[in-house]
Amino acid sequence: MALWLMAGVREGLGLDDMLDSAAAARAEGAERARARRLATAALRLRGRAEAVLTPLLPRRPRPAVADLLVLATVEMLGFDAPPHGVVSEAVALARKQGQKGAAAAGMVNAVLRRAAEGRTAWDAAAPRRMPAWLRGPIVTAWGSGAADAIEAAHERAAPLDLTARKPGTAIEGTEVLPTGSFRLQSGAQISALSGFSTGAWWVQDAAAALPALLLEPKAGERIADLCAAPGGKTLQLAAAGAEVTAVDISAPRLRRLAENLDRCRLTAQMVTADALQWQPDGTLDAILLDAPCTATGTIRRHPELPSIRDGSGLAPLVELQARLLDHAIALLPPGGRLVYSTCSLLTDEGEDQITAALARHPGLTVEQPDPARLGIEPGWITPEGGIRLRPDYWPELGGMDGFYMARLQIPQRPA
Ligand SMILES: C[S@@+](CC[C@H](N)C(=O)[O-])C[C@H]1O[C@@H](n2cnc3c(N)ncnc32)[C@H](O)[C@@H]1O
Repeated sequence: MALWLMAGVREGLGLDDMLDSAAAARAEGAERARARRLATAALRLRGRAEAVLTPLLPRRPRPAVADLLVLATVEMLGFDAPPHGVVSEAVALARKQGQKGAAAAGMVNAVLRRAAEGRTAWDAAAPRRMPAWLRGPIVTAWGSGAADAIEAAHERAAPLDLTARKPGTAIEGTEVLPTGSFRLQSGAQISALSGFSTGAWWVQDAAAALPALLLEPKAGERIADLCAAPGGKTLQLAAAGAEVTAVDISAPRLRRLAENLDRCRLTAQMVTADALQWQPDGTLDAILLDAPCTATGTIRRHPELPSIRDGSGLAPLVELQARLLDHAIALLPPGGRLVYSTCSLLTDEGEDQITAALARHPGLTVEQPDPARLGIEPGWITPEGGIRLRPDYWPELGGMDGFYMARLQIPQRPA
């Protein structure tokens, strides 16, 4: 099944979409989980596996055979699986790939036996490079050292972070992060953790939990979450006692939000709508706009992303984000506050959006974040007053997703 996932990625499909498909539903849950674990590791560590394999290959193998070699090498050198079993399984899988696969079985056997000895090349290899459309802007923004550090962070599996419904309540078996999120280092079965059935917490990367903290929701406030599903931030706003309207264009994604609210015994009004067309019933106090983006900050969790995107989706997203920002600003009364966020590593979708919005809207201001209140490093605050988070931050704690956020204040009307 891991091979099937890797073949799908070659065709441009995302791992989650494939794993949610009817074809994957026929497999047992444990088989799906193992396939996901293997395929994500193979995509993360492909650069190292290829550094081991390339000198051993007489010619470039067919893509399906190349995937098989990479998977087996990652199992042997990334997971320290005993080579004998891995090689036999890979040879059997090659034989199942029709005539051409059967013809390659001998080569797979010979190459993998040698690859098992390739620890030195594996350890010496550089992490997989991001594609030029992503690495280029990152180097321009923060330098090549930052791009290298981000690539190194992309090789490591993301830990599991939880947000507690009641901030400050302890969650068994976790460590508390400086921002107040809870972190589990080893992969655990989520539904088996204590507090799952009572909705005491939900899964949310520590970086993804910060935009709602930055907004500072208060009990009784009327807050719109304009791109809300699947709802981690809606849950935070509702848990703070705000009267939340969760708007999203996708009905299936809003159904997931409804399930999450239900499990956590929280409430929000849900609206399936294009946020650009949506109007509130009355006056809002605040808006959270977690805009659709390239999601390049989540490559640790979605290592297929650099392979299935080519950067061509960026320009329409940047235009949509600007229109959503303008609409959100127009929906708020004087003094209202707006948090804009994206899980992107590209400044086009973060810092530059806010700089451009400030130029378009005279009087609009960015409210300076308080690092002590948020548990963030002062150095993460950007010149225009936003917060830049990167996967290479908190290396000793296990990293975080890439994110950008800024809190804007709508100007008071002149008297
Ligand atoms: C980054 S995700 C939001 C994640 C969410 N805030 C959370 O914390 O779980 C972006 C969301 O924007 C929604 N979306 C995209 N275009 C939209 C639009 N024009 N109006 C409303 N929602 C939109 C997508 O369906 C997607 O659920």
